[in-house]
Amino acid sequence: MRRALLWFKQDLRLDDHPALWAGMEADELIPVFILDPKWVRSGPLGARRLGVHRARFLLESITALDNSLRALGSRLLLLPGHPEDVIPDLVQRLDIQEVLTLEEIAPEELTQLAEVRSRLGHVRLREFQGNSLFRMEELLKGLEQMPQVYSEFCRVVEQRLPVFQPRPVPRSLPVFPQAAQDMLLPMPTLSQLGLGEPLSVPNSAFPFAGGEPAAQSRLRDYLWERQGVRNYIENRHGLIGTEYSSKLSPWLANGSLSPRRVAAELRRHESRYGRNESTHCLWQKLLWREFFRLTLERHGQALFEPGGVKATARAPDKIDERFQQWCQGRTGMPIVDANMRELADTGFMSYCGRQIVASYLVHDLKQDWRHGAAWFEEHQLDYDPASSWGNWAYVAGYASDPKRSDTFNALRKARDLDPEGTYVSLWLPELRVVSPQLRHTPFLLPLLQLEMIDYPRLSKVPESWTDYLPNAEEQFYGVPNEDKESLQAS
Ligand SMILES: Cc1cc2nc3c(=O)[nH]c(=O)nc-3n(C[C@H](O)[C@H](O)[C@H](O)COP(=O)(O)OP(=O)(O)OC[C@H]3O[C@@H](n4cnc5c(N)ncnc54)[C@H](O)[C@@H]3O)c2cc1C
Repeated sequence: MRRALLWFKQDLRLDDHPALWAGMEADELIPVFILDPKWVRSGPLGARRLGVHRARFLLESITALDNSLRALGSRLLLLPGHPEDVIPDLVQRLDIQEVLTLEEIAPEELTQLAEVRSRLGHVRLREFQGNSLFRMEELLKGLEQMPQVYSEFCRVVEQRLPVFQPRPVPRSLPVFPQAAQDMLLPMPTLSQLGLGEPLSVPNSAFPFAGGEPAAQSRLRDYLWERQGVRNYIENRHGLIGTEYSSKLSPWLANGSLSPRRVAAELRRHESRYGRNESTHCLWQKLLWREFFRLTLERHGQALFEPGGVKATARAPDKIDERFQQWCQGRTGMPIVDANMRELADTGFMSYCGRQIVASYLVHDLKQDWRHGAAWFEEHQLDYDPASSWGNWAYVAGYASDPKRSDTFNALRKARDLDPEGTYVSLWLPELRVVSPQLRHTPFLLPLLQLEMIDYPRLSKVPESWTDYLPNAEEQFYGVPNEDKESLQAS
């Protein structure tokens, strides 16, 4: 009799899961997930790995996985501890012959996997590719030969696109043995993890639940029912609501959704309704995710160093009180503060928002970009090491692309993306009393008024903002009557 352990990590699904299919050959299969206590402790850059929103999403995803396994006659064994201790211990106690799991690409996870493997001794640990679009053998070139510039990378992969044929969920599963049943533990609560409960925020751009059924439902909705994908280009610079982009990233990040399933469904949609610029653009976004995965695989730990993969670049490696103001959404620049408060309150932020706040931290406040990335790790529902650090390195100018450094003019972006100030007043209630003409530039208001609404004053207005400041008339009509005299006098 063959008994196998299926170790779930960032792959919390049954659909398109190669390690699960390998487990179908066993007589008995024990699906397991390990809750590592180090995730809720502070990391080397101060922030926790797992903040309250991501933890809520994770627990929902694990519960959904257990429900799906139950429906097929199995269970999810959820255990606390360090995998390098728990997995070898389980293997010994339950007399397991083989451990199956998906491959890892980030340095810490690779080290952990190597440690588990070495402690397993003669018991085999088999890894499968499963969280990328492409399998290594499907790429025309080896990892070292893959282009380091995104546009060239796209050209290479588009020369020979594989047909994505994700494997469906099996109809039944091998037996979950009694010995493992006896070890089942209840799901911990967020409070038991020391995280407290997240507030439910009605304005959230991501009001969705964790888990595979919710992921599949959003994919169906976005591609087939509401077909938001057909207008992706027109809407993608939005900041408010659920429909300005696919919102698939949190499920892709913890593996509740397979990228190959998304690609296969996108192809199916295109063959039924036709390809347009929007459907192609979503495909190219999936390629960004892939590009960053390959970048991480290639450069490993270098991506997490101050100079990123451009090891020679001189990067600021310090933070001061301005970093805390950025984290708390109290820099005095409304578009930055609104995005940072949205992130802290909901765990989500739009792509444009992320570019603006990251650029502001690095290029305007001159703070160490790695601390920004670590803050994102704690708070983002969709945190993924390759996509997060890869994008941060791009904005900071330490990515593999020799030319690119994404510097954004925060005031110009604010005016383009949020002309009426609707977004900033959604997340910064104190600015609702300020007239729309001045909502992006409250630093032009008299100090007294800023103190009354308890909004911080920006210490210095960058020169590059001059062209985007409100004109004299807008300024004049934007301030309340009682303050006009002081403005006229100054
Ligand atoms: C500083 C910074 C940090 C980021 N951190 C992350 C992160 O930790 N995890 C993450 O998934 N994305 C990250 N992104 C990329 C991007 O912001 C999100 O993927 C996107 O906003 C998620 O929303 P969506 O699913 O609606 O995306 P859509 O626009 O609908 O795109 C569809 C999918 O394509 C992928 N994708 C789109 N844009 C990018 C991109 N620039 N890089 C990589 N993949 C992309 C994602 O998987 C996304 O779900 C970051 C961007 C910046 C500027």
